[in-house]
Amino acid sequence: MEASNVFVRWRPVPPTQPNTPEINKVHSELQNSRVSISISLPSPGDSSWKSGHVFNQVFEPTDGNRAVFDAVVAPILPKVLNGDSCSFFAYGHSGSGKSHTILGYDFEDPDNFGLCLAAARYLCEELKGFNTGIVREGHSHSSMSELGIGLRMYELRGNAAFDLLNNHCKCNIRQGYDGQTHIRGETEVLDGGRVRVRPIVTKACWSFEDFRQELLRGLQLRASGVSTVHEESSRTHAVLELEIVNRALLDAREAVVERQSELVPVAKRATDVYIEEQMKGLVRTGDGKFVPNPEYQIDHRRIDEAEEKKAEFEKYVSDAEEHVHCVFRSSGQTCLGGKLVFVDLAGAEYYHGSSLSTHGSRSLPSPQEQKEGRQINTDLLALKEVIRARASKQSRIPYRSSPLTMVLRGHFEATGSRDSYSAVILTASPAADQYAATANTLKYGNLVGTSKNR
Ligand SMILES: Nc1ncnc2c1ncn2[C@@H]1O[C@H](COP(=O)(O)OP(=O)(O)OP(=O)(O)O)[C@@H](O)[C@H]1O
Repeated sequence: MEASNVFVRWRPVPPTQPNTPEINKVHSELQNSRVSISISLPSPGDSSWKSGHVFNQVFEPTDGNRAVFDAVVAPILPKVLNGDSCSFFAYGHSGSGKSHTILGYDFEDPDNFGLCLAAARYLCEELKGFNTGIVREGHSHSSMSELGIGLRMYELRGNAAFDLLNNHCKCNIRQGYDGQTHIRGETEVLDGGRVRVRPIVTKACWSFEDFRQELLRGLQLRASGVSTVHEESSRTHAVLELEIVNRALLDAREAVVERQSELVPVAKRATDVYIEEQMKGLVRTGDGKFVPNPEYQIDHRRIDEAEEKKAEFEKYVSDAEEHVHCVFRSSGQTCLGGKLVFVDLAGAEYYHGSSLSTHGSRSLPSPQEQKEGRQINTDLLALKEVIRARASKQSRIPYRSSPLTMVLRGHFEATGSRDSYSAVILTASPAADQYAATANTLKYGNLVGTSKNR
């Protein structure tokens, strides 16, 4: 059976707190390619805890972002170039290094890039090679076939997503008829009654520089969207999706959105005509009952015409959807549609009554914060269950338990012959005053890494 992938990254003690006492942490030898961790407080007799043999690898405080990328993400990128979907989650308490790991704070020095930027750099180099091949083989529409990275960035708060590449626009999370989850952005009412519901924005990046600029723009929006960044950023899940795309695929998807917008007024008219005819075909009697109107013959031809028009427009939508599949089939590039997802998870809420756990001086959470905290806990438990259910190959995967797992379903579920991979990176602080939070993080990772049937 496949085990869940869980890595641990110890951050260094902040240079501003050089004399902070540290947690005792011991890592075992490899057992079934996994290590266990024991932690205890520096003063003897105080709390201690030991995990199972569940962690793939442990990174020391001296290991930089490059070491984490080389060991955790780089070996998986060939899968993305094979069209697979790979997800990486960073989980840890506030200040433990989630953003440092996923996004990074240095956007110039490749050794310090966060995992997302380092992965984009690698993919852009590889795609350059593919694109040279496309031009050399003389594809008639090489500008439509040129491969790049489509970037989507959003934050999840409660039941909604907020688009970081589209002005922090609030988006709804809905399950479609196809069972897939869709994140729907702005609803635009256009001329002729057309209603366009755009999906979350995908920014096409045709070079690494494009990607870096879009990422920075999205991050700025995240930072400026809140007043106390540190508190806020740990209360939302930030999701970054990188998909290998070409112009033909983006245009084909755009056409689906347009055809759907054209269907709206035609479908509405079919419903209106039907209701109108049914109403005309009834009269109200003196005692308030509705009975067939002997003076009106329902115009079935009118209803049928409206239905036929609706069927015609539904066909345009299904043709447009089919064209998307056709772009994949005819591209000849297995990497097209390959996805890489990075999630900076919100830290679990673990306030209990008056116990403030690691936040020390922080005041008790407001009712709104408590509500958000409960949602975050639900999301994190649901994510753990999904990862475990997938690792133990259960027939029913509980995706619908939370908005987070609904949103990530498409990335977990492989389509056709495609495959998926996921890993959790636990970020932890060795500072003794963070012991409760660190133990909480490692316990979560221990649960994720312990498959039920193992
Ligand atoms: N492994 C590390 N090496 C060096 N510095 C680190 C490391 N991890 C974190 N830091 C530094 O600690 C500070 C806080 O880290 P970071 O912002 O990544 O925390 P976080 O877990 O994302 O917090 P929050 O959930 O509150 O957003 C940053 O200045 C970051 O550069």
